[in-house]
Amino acid sequence: MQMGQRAKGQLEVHSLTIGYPNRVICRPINLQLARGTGLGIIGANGSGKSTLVRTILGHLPPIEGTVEFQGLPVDDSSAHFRRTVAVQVTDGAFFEELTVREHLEMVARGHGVAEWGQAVQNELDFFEFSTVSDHLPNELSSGQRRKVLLAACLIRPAELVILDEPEQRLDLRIRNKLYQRLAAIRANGTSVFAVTHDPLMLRSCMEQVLLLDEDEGQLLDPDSGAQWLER
Ligand SMILES: Nc1ncnc2c1ncn2[C@@H]1O[C@H](COP(=O)(O)OP(=O)(O)OP(=O)(O)O)[C@@H](O)[C@H]1O
Repeated sequence: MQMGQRAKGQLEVHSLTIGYPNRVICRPINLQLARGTGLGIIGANGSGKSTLVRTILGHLPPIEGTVEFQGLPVDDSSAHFRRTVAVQVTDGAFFEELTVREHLEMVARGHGVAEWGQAVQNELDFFEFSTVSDHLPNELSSGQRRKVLLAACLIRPAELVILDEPEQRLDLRIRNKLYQRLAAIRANGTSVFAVTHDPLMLRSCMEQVLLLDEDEGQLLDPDSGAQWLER
C-alpha cells in the first residue's frame, strides 16, 4: 500500500450537516464506505436524500463536517474523481440527437473502455434494448430512458457508483436483474451508494443503510431498513 493511501477505501463522511443557506436539513451524518460495500440511503420525501447526494458530489458545500473520497476532499471537477466515480445522471442529461446505442458508445469510448463495441452490445442486451437501440431519446418510454441512464453509468469502469432512486419506472424483472448486477459489481470491489425507496434493493445488494429521519442520520442493517420502508 502506498503512503497516504487509505486502507478503508472510498468515501468517508464525518460530522456532516447538510442543507442550504439558513436551512439545516439533516445532522449529523457519519459514515465510511469501504471498497466493495453497498450503502442504501432511505428516508421520507423531503428528508434530505438528494441533498446528501449533492453534498457528497461536491455540488453543495457542507454546512459543517467533511466529505472525503479516497482520502481527499470531494472534487467532482478533478480528473481522478471523474475517472473513478460513476454517477447516474438525471433525466435531462440526454443528447436528443444521439440514439441509445450512440449514447452508450460515447460514454464507453470517453472512458477508455477497451472492447467498447462488445461492452455496448452487452448493455443493450442486459437492459433489453433490442427493439429501440437505434431510437432517439424522445422515441423512448420513461422506463427506457431510465434504463439508458443506468446503462451509461454501469458501462464505464468505476470504483464508486452513485445512484439516485435507480428503481424509478423499472419493472420488477429489470429491478431484480439490476440488483444482482450491483451485487456482482460490489463483489469485484466497486462500492455502491444508492438512494432508494425499494426494500428489495436493500435486501438484494446492500450491506448497510443510512436512514435520514427526524433531522439525523441513523445506520441500520438492510432488513431493518427494508422494514422501515414497508411500515
Ligand atoms: N435549493 C434548495 N434550497 C432550499 N431548500 C431546498 C432546496 N432543494 C431542496 N430543498 C429542501 O430540502 C429538503 C430536502 O430535499 P431533498 O430533495 O434532499 O429530499 P429527498 O429526501 O431527496 O426527497 P424525495 O424522496 O422527495 O426525493 C426539502 O424540504 C426541500 O424542500
